[in-house]
Amino acid sequence: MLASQFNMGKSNLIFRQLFDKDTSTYTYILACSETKSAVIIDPVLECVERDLKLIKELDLNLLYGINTHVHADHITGTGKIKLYPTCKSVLGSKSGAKADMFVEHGAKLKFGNLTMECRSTPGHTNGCSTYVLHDQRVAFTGDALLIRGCGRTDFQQGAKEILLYNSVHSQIFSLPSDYQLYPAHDYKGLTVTTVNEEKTLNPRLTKTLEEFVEIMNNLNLAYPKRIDVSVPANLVCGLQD
Ligand SMILES: N[C@@H](CCC(=O)N[C@@H](CSS)C(=O)NCC(=O)O)C(=O)O
Ligand SMILES: [Fe+2]
Repeated sequence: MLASQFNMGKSNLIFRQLFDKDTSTYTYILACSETKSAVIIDPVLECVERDLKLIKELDLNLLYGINTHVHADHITGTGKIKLYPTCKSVLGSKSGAKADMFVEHGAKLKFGNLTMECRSTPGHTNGCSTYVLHDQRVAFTGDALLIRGCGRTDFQQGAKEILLYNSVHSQIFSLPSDYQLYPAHDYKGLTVTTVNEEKTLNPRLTKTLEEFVEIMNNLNLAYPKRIDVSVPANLVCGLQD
């Protein structure tokens, strides 16, 4: 990823997109190039050594280990990463899980000269959050919005499809159309999209709410293979006794 892809070379964002092929999970390392203050988004337990090695090589100072939500398919790496001095784990305030810090809708997380806005985007889970860097015109959507898809809505009771549809339309599709969007997973080898692409091409979220509900109720996805170990572990930040 070239820095010039963010704000045409004016960016002071160091950006790395990392992939765990076992769970098709993207982890992101973001840092301020001026101060070296950094965050990691959605680390995977099995990849923590790789991530920490890169953080060390780039001479970054890790401040936050952020989970976009309580993941169902893998154990988060934040429990292990927060043993790194200075790093606090972060979760959306409605997650119902443990973390060092909880962020509300509208909260701003600062690292060095960079600011990231937290937007609450529930529906896939109650605590799902999307993180937006306006200066760099980029957002990290977790599982709320996937490239040409979205997170499943069958993990919890109730009309979660309506919640997810409204979250995406009000909090992600309302961003300027050129903003780049990075999801927490991709199952087809894609890496990035834009607000405009998803507003015009997303096969689920371009539909009416009624059609969306129908689509989501007929996905017939198998439950994630590791859900029974992942959710209990992630409720305690990936740290188990
Ligand atoms: N096969 C995978 C799990 C696949 C899955 O359910 N992915 C989730 C995101 S991880 S909680 C999802 O929301 N998918 C939506 C979709 O349309 O694919 C496994 O066994 O781990
Ligand atoms: Fe998820």
